[in-house]
Amino acid sequence: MRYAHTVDTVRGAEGELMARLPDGALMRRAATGLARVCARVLPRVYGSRVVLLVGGGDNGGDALYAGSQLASRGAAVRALLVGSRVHEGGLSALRSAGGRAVEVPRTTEIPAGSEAATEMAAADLIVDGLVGIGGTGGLRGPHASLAALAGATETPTVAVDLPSGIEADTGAVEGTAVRADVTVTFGTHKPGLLVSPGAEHAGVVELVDIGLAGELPTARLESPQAGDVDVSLPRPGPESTKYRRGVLGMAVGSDRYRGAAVLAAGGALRGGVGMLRYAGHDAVATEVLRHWPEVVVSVLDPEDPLAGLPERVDAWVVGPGRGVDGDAETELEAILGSPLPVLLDADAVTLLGTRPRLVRDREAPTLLTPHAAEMARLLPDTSPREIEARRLEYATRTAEEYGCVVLLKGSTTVIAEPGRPALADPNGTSLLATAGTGDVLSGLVGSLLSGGLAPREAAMCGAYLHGLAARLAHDGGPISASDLIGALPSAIRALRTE
Ligand SMILES: NC(=O)C1=CN([C@@H]2O[C@H](COP(=O)(O)OP(=O)(O)OC[C@H]3O[C@@H](n4cnc5c(N)ncnc54)[C@H](OP(=O)(O)O)[C@@H]3O)[C@@H](O)[C@H]2O)[C@@H](O)CC1
Ligand SMILES: Nc1ncnc2c1ncn2[C@@H]1O[C@H](COP(=O)(O)OP(=O)(O)O)[C@@H](O)[C@H]1O
Ligand SMILES: [K+]
Repeated sequence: MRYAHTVDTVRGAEGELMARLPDGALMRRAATGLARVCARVLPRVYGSRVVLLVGGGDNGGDALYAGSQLASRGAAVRALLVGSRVHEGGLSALRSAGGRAVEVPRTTEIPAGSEAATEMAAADLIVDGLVGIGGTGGLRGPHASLAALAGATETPTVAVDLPSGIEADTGAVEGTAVRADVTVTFGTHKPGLLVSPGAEHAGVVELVDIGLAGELPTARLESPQAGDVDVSLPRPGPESTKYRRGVLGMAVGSDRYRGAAVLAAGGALRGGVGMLRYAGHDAVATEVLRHWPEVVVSVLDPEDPLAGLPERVDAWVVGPGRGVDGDAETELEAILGSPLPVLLDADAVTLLGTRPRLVRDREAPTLLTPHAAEMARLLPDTSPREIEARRLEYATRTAEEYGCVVLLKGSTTVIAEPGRPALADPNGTSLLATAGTGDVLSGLVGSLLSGGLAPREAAMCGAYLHGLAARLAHDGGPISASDLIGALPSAIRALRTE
């Protein structure tokens, strides 16, 4: 697991630790770790040209001290100072090691042909020490201008603690932000490094241990790794039967949207369900059987939507392609009336927006898997764009308002449960941005729910395997939702070698 803590928590832990250490010890540890990574990014340190972007706080101080270490190993280091002040200790260390510093004019626009821009383009490495966890709001003035100019070069960029311009606690990006190839973060990850859009600016994230771990409380956010998924995933043992492995009920698809049913069924079957009981009208049920003869089908009577719903199941998946008419609503209400774990996706989420009490009053485990537009239907006065800009915040808010687990789909899949650290899936890939992949996810996560995983863990494992399957199915060209189903067994196998 990767753990991420908020700025307030980091500051608190830092205070405790600093009280026991000599002055400047933490910054020395941070700068040494930073310099080590910079030296690895450079083809060789001696003779290379390094440009430091230096803001007025300790983030700039880290850059200056790391720069001084590179300078003493023979790099030509140039610091561009943009703050209204500068970390004096860092600056004198850089100068003593032979590095040079120039004040950048504090004008808002630094022109493309300026000396600073030319230096950045000609450098072997840019080190972004403009702002770290002390940043507030979008980048201002010359900071924004330097970040944009750095982004216009091909020069490899290492961000100090976090790319300047991303909000540490949320991953939100207002205006210009640095795009790093590598981010060297100190003590613990920051949520903004793991959640898009911030995560897309961070590149490869390297954690430098500065001794903070012992002071840190529970994380705000966790990001699972292959081993976490591997130990959670239910697997058959000698005493397994199809019933003990878990029976999943599925109220998905309709005569109009048959593909949703076929795809969700595929996700469940390749996710390792013991038995899949599918319920639907004749035409869609026939289609499911044609693709997957192993499914046990209940054909529903259009005149009496509840009569044929299977009873002996361990969990339910409801919603994708099911419709939002009166029958769909009656069915959703009946399924939510059971004491079983239920996953609501797509149309079921839309219906919930008009009947929030169906979940708010429910005691049994409930998991919602909306994309941003569906989530916006659950939160009046919120737009999909706002949700995409602050995924962690909105997933958490929805989980709290509905009293259940929420998996928010999209560029970074975020999972939230009241009272528990949120989860950010590390495997997201835009290969998944194609119709039907969400249907596969609902079946896959449903199979894990029926296998006995709690909703948060089922969502975590499902999202991880979903992204991994997309990567494994990808051989250079596009993939479709059906390819994803085929790659799920390889993804499960790959967990042990990842
Ligand atoms: N915590 C730890 O454990 C450790 C922390 N360490 C390091 O300390 C860093 C935190 O340092 P910090 O507190 O000095 O703040 P920092 O990020 O440099 O930013 C403040 C400066 O930025 C400016 N500024 C702010 N917003 C801005 C904007 N939007 N646009 C433009 N400017 C903006 C602000 O200017 P002002 O608002 O004052 O004019 C001020 O000058 C942390 O990230 C890590 O690198 C390690 O050394 C050791 C362990
Ligand atoms: N840009 C993206 N990056 C990563 N994953 C994405 C992206 N866009 C979509 N996805 C993933 O693809 C799936 C799409 O689900 P959904 O929108 O419900 O599609 P559908 O309803 O067509 O099945 C989700 O798992 C989502 O997280
Ligand atoms: K930075």
